Amino acid sequence: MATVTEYDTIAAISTPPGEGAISIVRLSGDQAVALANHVFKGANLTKVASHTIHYGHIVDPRDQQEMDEVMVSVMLAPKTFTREDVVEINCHGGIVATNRILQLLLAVGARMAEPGEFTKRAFLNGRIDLTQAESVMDLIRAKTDQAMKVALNQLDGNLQHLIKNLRQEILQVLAQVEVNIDYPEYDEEQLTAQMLREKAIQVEHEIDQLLATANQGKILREGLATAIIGRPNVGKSSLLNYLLHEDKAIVTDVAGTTRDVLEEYVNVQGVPLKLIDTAGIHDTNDKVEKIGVARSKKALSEADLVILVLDASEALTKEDRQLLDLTAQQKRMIVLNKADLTSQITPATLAALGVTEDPIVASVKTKVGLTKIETEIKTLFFGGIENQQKDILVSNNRQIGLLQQARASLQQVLAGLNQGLPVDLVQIDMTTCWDKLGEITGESAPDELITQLFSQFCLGK
Ligand SMILES: Nc1nc2c(c(=O)[nH]1)N(C=O)[C@@H](CNc1ccc(C(=O)N[C@@H](CCC(=O)O)C(=O)O)cc1)CN2
Ligand SMILES: Nc1nc2c(ncn2[C@@H]2O[C@H](COP(=O)(O)OP(=O)(O)OP(=O)(O)O)[C@@H](O)[C@H]2O)c(=O)[nH]1
Ligand SMILES: [Mg+2]
Repeated sequence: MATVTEYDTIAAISTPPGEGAISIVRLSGDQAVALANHVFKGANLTKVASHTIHYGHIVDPRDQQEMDEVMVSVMLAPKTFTREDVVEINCHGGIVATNRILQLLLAVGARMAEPGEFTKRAFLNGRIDLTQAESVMDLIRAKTDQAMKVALNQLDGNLQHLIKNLRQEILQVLAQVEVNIDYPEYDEEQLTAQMLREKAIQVEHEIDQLLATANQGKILREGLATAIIGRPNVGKSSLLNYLLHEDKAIVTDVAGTTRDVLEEYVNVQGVPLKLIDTAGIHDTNDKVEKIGVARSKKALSEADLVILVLDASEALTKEDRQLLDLTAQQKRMIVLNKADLTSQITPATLAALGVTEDPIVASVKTKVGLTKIETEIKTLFFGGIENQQKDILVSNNRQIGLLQQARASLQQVLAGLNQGLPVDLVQIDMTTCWDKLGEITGESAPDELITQLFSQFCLGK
């Protein structure tokens, strides 16, 4: 029962709460097999071969009461999920039965795992790095095929290896600087500065390439934030319902029907969208509507894509013009809705106002132009992210933030060299870069960060 650590033995239910055919209670640690064996009637689990599964019953050793009929998997360190001894009890699904088994394990000496603690141990025991741990969570939360692909890719360690290589290169140049400092000669100083400069430029370039994939990664993970905006009653909620293929939002002929922001995830032609229906934007004295309008404006400012809906059956209003101005700098699509009625606004009307995009003439009511809206979403999406599906994508804010910090310290290196600062000062910024990259993989991450990060995981993971 050789384990690589001295951590205590933890237990948790690893399947979602609720009724199901089977639930899994998982144990990890030195005492996993002994504790499981203590409550198990069947084979002697302390004697079985690793990676075997056994039929039997869970029996409370205190009163010999039989609790459940189960299958128990025994996986001995180090080739396990945590690199510790792992036992998984496959019991009958059901909240009460599963909880009773967990309680029994706690009663005989296991400790209730914290959220993410199994994965944390896999990290602490060196099986995975932080980027892989984070990808486990991304995998669970993935809402689209692409998001899942990105997560699997990161779980395979591709980002980790790239970061590790960058750190290795920085380390080599830092080591060389040390040697040069030990033998200070004028030429050496020149040479060292040159070396630092070249490396800083090269690493900065690679970080830039990674960051360039960040936006795409974030969109795949969270969905392209798409705000449907327009003044009241133009058909925003009708369009949302169409795109969702579901009557989610309330639609009426009363202006001001939608009063709050409504968010829904949907896949439009392979593009993951976080669709945001908003309250019609206009000047109002209504207390509730006012708040709704403020929220609409916030959603608008945070959106990756804006769908601006105009009611083509009415002449362009002052509010329409304001919205056209307000969204001019954003990636947007203009929809001239209610084309089934007599049109007062045409594409030419907008072109005359200096609008460069071609509006989509549509009617949500008679289902005209709707496919075109969907196709345009796809075009705008891939247009914006250059459809160069790179293998490695940085997708979470923690990683992006650290890459930006690493990049900033490289710029400090270059600035310092340009100002002719002594090499040993420049060296400090280079070391900061190395540290920041190390935080991404967890090699130089502070304890609090690790604790905080894993606490966001779900229980039993
Ligand atoms: N029953 C069960 N199913 C599960 C999991 C689990 O923990 N239990 N997993 C939980 O997420 C996922 C599988 N992930 C795993 C990842 C690594 C190892 C593991 O034992 N790795 C060792 C040895 C690999 C080998 O035998 O070659 C290692 O990497 O050293 C196990 C599961 C999904 N399915
Ligand atoms: N004729 C016609 N009516 C439409 C069309 N699209 C929506 N409507 C109608 O316009 C009215 C307003 O639609 P909504 O979808 O509630 O409009 P909204 O923009 O969400 O309105 P607020 O939430 O009040 O800002 C409803 O009576 C819809 O049935 C269309 O293409 N043609
Ligand atoms: Mg509405």
